[in-house]
Amino acid sequence: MKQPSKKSRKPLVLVPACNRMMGDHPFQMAGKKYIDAVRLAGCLPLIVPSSSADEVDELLDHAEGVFLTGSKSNVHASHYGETTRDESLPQDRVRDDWVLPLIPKAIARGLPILGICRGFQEANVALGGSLHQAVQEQPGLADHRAGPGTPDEQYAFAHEVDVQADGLLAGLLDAPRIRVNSLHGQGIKRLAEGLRIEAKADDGLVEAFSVEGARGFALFVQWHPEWQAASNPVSQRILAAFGRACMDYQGRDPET
Ligand SMILES: N[C@@H](CCC(=O)NCCCC(=O)O)C(=O)O
Repeated sequence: MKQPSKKSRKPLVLVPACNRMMGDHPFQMAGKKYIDAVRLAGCLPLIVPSSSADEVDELLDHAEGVFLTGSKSNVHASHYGETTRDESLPQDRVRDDWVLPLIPKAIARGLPILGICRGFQEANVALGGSLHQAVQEQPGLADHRAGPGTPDEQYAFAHEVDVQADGLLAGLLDAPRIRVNSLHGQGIKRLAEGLRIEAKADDGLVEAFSVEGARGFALFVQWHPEWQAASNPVSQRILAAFGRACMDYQGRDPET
């Protein structure tokens, strides 16, 4: 059977799975809202089960984009030279071990990459930055965690962020301040070198960054644009830009 040409199919976007126990058994999974967001971007989501650093290049060879989801799990503190302060909080060492090396490789290829919440934190760590393990305990910083409640309550707008002028995000939006939801206990402590701040909260916490001089689309946000994205103009613009970048990448000569 004739294989469809790359340009006649939707761009394939890798979505690294989270590793969670369900009862006594380990599962690998991704939240439906993230998968729906990749589809809304006009791309074909492919959930990737736990992989390994030595498989990353082969995985990226088959992809036209990478979408890093949020997760209740934290990036292990050893990846940024610290010890874990609260062992009771969930971790996902399996995801750490193959997604952290994937991020710089995807960026180096110019492969479009969009990271959300944990995905935002993973990218900062993967590129040499560090995290506050408990933002709410830092003097001068607010509590960015979602309280208890229904999903609609937890993912409701929680605060505004200042979109930094003349950046990638500013170019996508037509508002200098936007309302965002907030469901994170960790956050940027030291921003990795070579990253450009794209948005900041009023307490000064970095809420979005891009990669200076990146060959392709590379945007990472601390909030959740995937939440009810179809009815959120800011989310729609972010996802549309990511999708366009994946389509452009797909249409590029593989040698470029
Ligand atoms: N665990 C980190 C990252 C938080 C995060 O990704 N929250 C989203 C969880 C649920 C979802 O997938 O939407 C932190 O606490 O900072």
